[in-house]
Amino acid sequence: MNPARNLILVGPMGAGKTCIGRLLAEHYRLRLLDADHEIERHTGTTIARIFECEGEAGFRSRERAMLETLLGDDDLLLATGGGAVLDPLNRALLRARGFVVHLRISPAQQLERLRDDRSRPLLARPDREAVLRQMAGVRDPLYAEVADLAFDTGSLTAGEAARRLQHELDLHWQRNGATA
Ligand SMILES: Nc1ncnc2c1ncn2[C@@H]1O[C@H](COP(=O)(O)OP(=O)(O)O)[C@@H](O)[C@H]1O
Ligand SMILES: O=C(O)C1=C[C@@H](OP(=O)(O)O)[C@@H](O)[C@H](O)C1
Ligand SMILES: [Mg+2]
Repeated sequence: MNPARNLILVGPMGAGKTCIGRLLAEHYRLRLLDADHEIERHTGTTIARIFECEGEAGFRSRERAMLETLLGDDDLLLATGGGAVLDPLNRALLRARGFVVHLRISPAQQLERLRDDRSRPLLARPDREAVLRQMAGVRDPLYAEVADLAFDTGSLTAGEAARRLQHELDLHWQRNGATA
């Protein structure tokens, strides 16, 4: 049972927001929405192409508008993109509109998990490790700022991570009740 209005996943690229989100939505019977997928559906193109045509700033403004629209609803499992927390307005919105879980993963684990991934424009460069470390430095405090709960996914399979996270969420809600 999820007592919050919405369950929202934040965290770095490759932490498992999209894939663990799918499993949690099923378990809690929430409507699954992935902000990136919704932007792709709405624009009829890929995130990579949006970055190519409009730059990161263009993507961020679409992301901002999409989060505002999606979080107008209740009973959602919302998987955000890794950079959603960069905008202070997004951070305020996420905190106000749901129970926020920070899925954690180290840059080394991200590198390994996303080794063959070609869909993330910010990683389409040779110095991926440096980029991931630099992002972690900037973003980790922002994830921590919005999160009601942090959960390490690094050493687990997606299925195992989802099962353990459900258990932690149930315990947390039993002890504290809903915060959103
Ligand atoms: N806990 C996990 N263990 C192993 N692989 C995972 C785990 N979570 C996700 N993955 C894999 O890592 C990749 C990125 O996962 P994804 O859910 O897209 O992350 P995010 O949405 O946070 O960027 C996918 O190929 C997915 O299958
Ligand atoms: O970290 C980021 O800035 C981004 C993460 C991506 O989502 P995932 O975190 O789901 O990979 C996607 O929104 C875009 O490529 C930018
Ligand atoms: Mg994702």
